[in-house]
Amino acid sequence: MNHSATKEHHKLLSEHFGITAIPGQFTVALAGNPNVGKSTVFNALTGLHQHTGNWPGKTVDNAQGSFTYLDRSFLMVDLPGTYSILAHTIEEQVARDFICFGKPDVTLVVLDATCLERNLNLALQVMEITPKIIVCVNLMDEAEKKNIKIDLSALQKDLGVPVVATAARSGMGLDTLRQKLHEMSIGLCTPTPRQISYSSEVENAIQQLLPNVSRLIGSNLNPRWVTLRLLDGDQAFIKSISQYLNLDLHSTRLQEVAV
Ligand SMILES: Nc1nc2c(ncn2[C@@H]2O[C@H](COP(=O)(O)OP(=O)(O)OP(=O)(O)O)[C@@H](O)[C@H]2O)c(=O)[nH]1
Ligand SMILES: [Mg+2]
Repeated sequence: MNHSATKEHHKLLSEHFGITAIPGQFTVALAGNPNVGKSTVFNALTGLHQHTGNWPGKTVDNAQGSFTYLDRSFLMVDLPGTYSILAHTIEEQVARDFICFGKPDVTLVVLDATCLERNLNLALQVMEITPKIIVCVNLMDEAEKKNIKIDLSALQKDLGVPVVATAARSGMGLDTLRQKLHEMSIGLCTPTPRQISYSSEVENAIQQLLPNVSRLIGSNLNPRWVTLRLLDGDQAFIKSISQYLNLDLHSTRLQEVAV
C-alpha cells in the first residue's frame, strides 16, 4: 500500500472501528471459533501492549494489541469468537464487517487442531472474502495427545494459503507465525485461496450478476463474494456496504442487480 492509501486506510479504521494505527503499522485481524486459543495467540504475540474496549456502538468486547517484528509494527485486533461470519449474530456481524471493510493486511484464522473439519468452515468463508489469510492450526499438543495426525503441507496445498501449526500456550510455532504475518504484510507472499464452487445454477447466476456488481463496487470488495451475498438476499450486508464504503446505494441499485 502506498503512503496515501495507508493514510486513507488508517482514517477508515479510526472512523468506523475506533482503531488508531500508527503510521506504517500493519493490521492483523484475529478470527476463529470460540475457545480455539485466539486470545492465547493474541496475548503471546502482543504481551502487555494491549488495550480493550467495545466495538463502536456495540456491546461486544474489542481487544487491540501491538508487536514489532523485523522493525515493522503490527496492530492485532482480536475479533469475537464465531462459528461463521454470515452475520446472524452481532458477534458475527462485527467479525464480518471488520474483515470485509476494515481491510486488514492479514486475517489470521485460528483453528482447533482437534476438530479441524468443523473449524475449517470459518476459514473457507474468510477465503471467499480475502486472499490475505493465514491459517493457524492451534492446540497441536492436544491433537497429539489424542493421536490426531494432521498433514499440514497437504492442508496448505489444498487451501492455497499459508498454514502454521502452533501450541500457543507453550509458545510452539509462534516465531513462524510472526514470520508469516510479516511476509504477507510486506507483500512477499500472495496466496491463491481455493475457490469454493457452487451448484451450476448458482454459478450461472454469479456469472450473470458479476459484471454489474464489479462495476458498482469497484475494487473495494471481492465482487464474487458480494454477488453471493446478494443472491442470499442479505439486506444487512447491503446496509453495511453503504455505511462503510460511502456508496450511495439508497437508490437500491445493488438490490435491483440482485433480482
Ligand atoms: N493445551 C493447549 N491449550 C491451549 C492452547 N491455546 C489455548 N489454550 C487454552 O485453551 C483455552 C481457551 O483459550 P482462549 O485463548 O481463551 O480461546 P479464545 O479463542 O480466545 O476463546 P473465546 O475468546 O472465548 O472465543 C484456555 O484455557 C487456553 O489456555 C494450546 O495451544 N494448547
Ligand atoms: Mg478470546
